[in-house]
Amino acid sequence: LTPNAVGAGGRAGALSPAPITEDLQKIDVNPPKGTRDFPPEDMRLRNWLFYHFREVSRLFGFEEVDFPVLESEALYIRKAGEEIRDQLYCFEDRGNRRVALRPELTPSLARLVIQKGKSLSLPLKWFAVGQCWRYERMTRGRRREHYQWNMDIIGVPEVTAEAELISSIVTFFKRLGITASDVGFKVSSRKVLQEVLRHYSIPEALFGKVCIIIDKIEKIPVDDIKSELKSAGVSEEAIEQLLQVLSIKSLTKLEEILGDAGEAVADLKQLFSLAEKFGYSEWIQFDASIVRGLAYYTGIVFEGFDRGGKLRAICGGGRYDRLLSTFGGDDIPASGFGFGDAVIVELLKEKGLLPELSLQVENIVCALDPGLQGAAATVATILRGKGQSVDLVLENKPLKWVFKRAARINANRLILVGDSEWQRGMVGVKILSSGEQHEIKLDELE
Ligand SMILES: OCc1cccc(Br)n1
Repeated sequence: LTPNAVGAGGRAGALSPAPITEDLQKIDVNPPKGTRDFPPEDMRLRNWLFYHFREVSRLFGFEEVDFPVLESEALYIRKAGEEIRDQLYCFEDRGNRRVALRPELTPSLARLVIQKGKSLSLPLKWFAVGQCWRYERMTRGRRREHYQWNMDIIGVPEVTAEAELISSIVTFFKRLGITASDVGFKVSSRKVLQEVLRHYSIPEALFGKVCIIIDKIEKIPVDDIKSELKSAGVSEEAIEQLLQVLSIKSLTKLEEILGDAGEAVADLKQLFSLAEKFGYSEWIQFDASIVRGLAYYTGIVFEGFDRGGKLRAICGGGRYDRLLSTFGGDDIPASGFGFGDAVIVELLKEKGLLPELSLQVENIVCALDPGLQGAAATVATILRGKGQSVDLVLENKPLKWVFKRAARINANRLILVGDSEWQRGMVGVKILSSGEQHEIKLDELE
């Protein structure tokens, strides 16, 4: 490329790479604002966390799926005023298509289910672990990306799906040493809101928007909630009733208000009964104020919270029976959750539950002189062929350096390839924990 050349798009700008200038100035070696690098020690923790995500998914019989990080912006354009829309990391690509970095995984899952259509046999139990993005003004210094573990059950209308999903998260917490004293789940149903709105003949079309406004109940003053509801077209009487219902924390009280004929109370009663059978009753509590911030939920909603009250929601999910039809597909009942990789790490740190994860290599192999580098490569290959990890010393280094590196990588054994031993088909082995050393025939090495 000649100096000051520009990318294929002609003029330099958002759609084309910046021009290459003569003086290659020092680049910023930090990752873009709001994003993270994962150097080895952080990557070990991430892999450990994802291992448990995947192990729990396997225990529950779920299959892994994945989708592009880049999706059509249309997947996320919902009119309910969600934060996720306001923070969409979207742009126009060189083909003038409106695209976005996915802010969540559920719409991609819905898209794939519709795409696969009748070839799929229901129910589907799919999980994914994927990076999700938002473009938030860095004023709050919050992250712009995180990894989410999602589990979704497609094709089960019963509350057994939500009970199973919550059980999977409880299983995950228990594997990490987190107990019901550390975290809980606030559970409700959007059918509670639906029944109140219907009672006041509030149009169904307002349902999503009302939910998004009410989801802010802990974040903005109640007067702002009231004025937003009023501007959305909800009557003052309905607003008062809504706020009264949202303060209910007991199913019995809810039944007194709504009666026992509606689906909301029936669903919640079934969920709490199933929770007992799954053995996680102590983990869940009814809280009518839980609505979650995504417009497409239609039934049970839940969120994991830390009982210390210091952290943001750990995870959240619920039933979304009509998401597929908003994409033009047939409606298939569905339920799922998202679990981010950041808040859980803050919780583990706070509880002293972060695992000790260090690099572990079984062998370090070193030639005792440059002429034996090939022999050392042969030894390394034999060990690797037997499934043993080997750090092969690739340069002519003094033994002091080799021992230091062996300690840093936590090697169990030092294999020394020396001339006299090699001539006799042997290598030297030093067990680094005990210091014990011996010679061994190459073909007996394992
Ligand atoms: O939890 C909402 C969300 C979505 C995408 C990226 C990040 Br960070 N957070």
